[in-house]
Amino acid sequence: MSAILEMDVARWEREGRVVLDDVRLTIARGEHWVILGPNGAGKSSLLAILTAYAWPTEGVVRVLGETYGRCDTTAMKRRMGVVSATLGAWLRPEDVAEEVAASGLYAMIGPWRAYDDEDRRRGREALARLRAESLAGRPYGRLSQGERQRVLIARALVGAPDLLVLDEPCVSLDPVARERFLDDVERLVGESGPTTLVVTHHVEEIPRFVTHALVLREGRAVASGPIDRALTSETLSAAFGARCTLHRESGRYGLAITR
Ligand SMILES: Nc1ncnc2c1ncn2[C@@H]1O[C@H](COP(=O)(O)OP(=O)(O)OP(=O)(O)O)[C@@H](O)[C@H]1O
Repeated sequence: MSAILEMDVARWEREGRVVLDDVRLTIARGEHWVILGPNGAGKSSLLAILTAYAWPTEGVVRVLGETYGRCDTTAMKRRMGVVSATLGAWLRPEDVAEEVAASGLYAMIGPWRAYDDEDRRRGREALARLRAESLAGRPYGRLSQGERQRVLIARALVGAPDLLVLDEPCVSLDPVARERFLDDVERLVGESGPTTLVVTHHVEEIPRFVTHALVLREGRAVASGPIDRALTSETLSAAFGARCTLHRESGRYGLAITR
């Protein structure tokens, strides 16, 4: 299997602090990963490096066969679909849902030119795959959180990416909206099959198709590898610094914490 992603972050320092220390991640085509860890573990920092918004102080990042620092990262970003609250906050609230969805074709936040009819058609098509065509014509800024998440995933998938990155995708979703969102993600990943990387604090948000896990604590890997080995009560207890009991039922996870 060829590697979609190879990250070897020997060290990433910010303001004199080591934020990531010897974190390695190799994702082969066909694998789907979750990065899990408590607040401050380094998940967002790792994602910033992966999406070429930050550079490791020491290390190498290769995505889709290209080495960062020696390739056009804008072209790379077009091959990645990203869903994140940070990105959501940068979107222009006046753009209608199909325009926001279409902006994923260009890996841009908002247009550098006016959207044309073809962009809007592609955007509507992407919304339809999410069963969200009724959102077309509505300004993004007036949608509910659940509706926005669906527009964001349409945006992430519109360009048929090789890598789909879901950064805390269920944040601010109510329990029913979360389940609906995860159903959509499972169906779409099943249909079009991009390699997927989910970043979360919550085991309940891990979609059934995830095959591997990287568990982080304080910028270091606690465990990494096939999910049955890397995601256990022991590794989660070590990561969260509390006694955790992991449950699995019908492919989904739950966590009980004893204090
Ligand atoms: N630019 C920066 N300058 C200084 N410290 C930083 C910077 N970025 C991150 N850090 C620190 O690095 C650590 C890891 O932060 P990061 O945001 O990557 O963690 P996280 O796992 O995403 O946390 P959360 O789940 O709370 O979002 C934190 O202690 C944070 O304060």
